[in-house]
Amino acid sequence: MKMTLRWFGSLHDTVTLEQIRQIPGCVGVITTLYGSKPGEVWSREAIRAMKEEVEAAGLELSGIESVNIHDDIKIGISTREQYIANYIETLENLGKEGIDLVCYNFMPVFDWTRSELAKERPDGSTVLSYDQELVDKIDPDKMFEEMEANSGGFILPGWEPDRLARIKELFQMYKEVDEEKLFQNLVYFLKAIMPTCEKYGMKMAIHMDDPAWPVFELPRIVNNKENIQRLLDAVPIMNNGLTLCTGSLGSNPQNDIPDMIRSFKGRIHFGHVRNLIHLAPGKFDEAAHLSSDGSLDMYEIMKAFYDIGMTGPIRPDHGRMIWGEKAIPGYGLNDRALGATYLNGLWEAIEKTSKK
Ligand SMILES: O=C(O)[C@@H](O)[C@@H](O)[C@H](O)[C@H](O)CO
Ligand SMILES: [Fe+2]
Repeated sequence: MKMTLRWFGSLHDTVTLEQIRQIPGCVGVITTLYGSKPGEVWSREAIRAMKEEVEAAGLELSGIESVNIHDDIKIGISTREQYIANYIETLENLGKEGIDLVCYNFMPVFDWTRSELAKERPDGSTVLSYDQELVDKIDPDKMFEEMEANSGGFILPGWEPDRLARIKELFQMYKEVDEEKLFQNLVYFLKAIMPTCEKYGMKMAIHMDDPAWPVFELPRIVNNKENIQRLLDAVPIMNNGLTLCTGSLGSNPQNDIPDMIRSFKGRIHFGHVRNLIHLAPGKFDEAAHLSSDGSLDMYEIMKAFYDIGMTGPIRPDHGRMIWGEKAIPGYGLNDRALGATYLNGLWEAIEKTSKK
């Protein structure tokens, strides 16, 4: 396991590489070419500049989160061919620059969804939260505005303003796309890119749907053990792998996360570890990483990662906003640093007791 932190680049992030390097045991960052649009080709020069900046700060560029997928690929219309060709070119350029991990998601229209971005907890910290009843009251067309209004002026990852322009049109286009069609479109995409991935040793790591059920009647297909296993079996090579996100899977209490980690051994290339509290069906608050602060057992989760011989990057996922920090919701320095330290502590204890 390699402990890493997500970083949004010096233009967008309040957190600096220098700060990240001072988190004990944090060896790298997971980043992206922020500002690039889904479907664009990433140039080698831009990739190299991003990598050099990270390395100059004494860190490793451990992977990309995300190279976003153009909606035409998810919808499966003929224009997908050009976007797939562009994606392949980006993968080649990343591979040539020595990057071998790409996180992505296959959620229609929206990336992760929350009803509140700064819900106050009893200790005064604020967290992201989800309440299906509140989301049901939101007009999907207005969802971008809702999120933007609550983001404290920051651009939210996955909620870049340019997606907004096509929202009405997109909802219309997804009318024809049910779960099966979305799944087939994902398999089509993966089969097309796999030869390039094999050539460069590129590990594709799909992020789980968040939350793990359909939102605004849009289909969701990466949300439980059965669906994920089906995806791994449909393209049964190592390069078709997962970003195992405990907070996304954990939104549904039916998901047994340690069991899933063990079952997907060999195919988990990247781990997102965070905790949440189940309040009612379809309702949860994000929490501190500490097991006792939420509903997930972080010891069992880290133990499962240890038992499968996880060598890839793990990062603390969304943190709470604490100590007056102002940052991208979920991505402040303070609580993610506490999270990294706690997860490193669990790992050390698991490692030492396992060797006895
Ligand atoms: O923190 C997360 O993991 C999520 O907030 C996503 O934005 C995630 O980065 C994407 O779904 C991956 O493509
Ligand atoms: Fe995640």
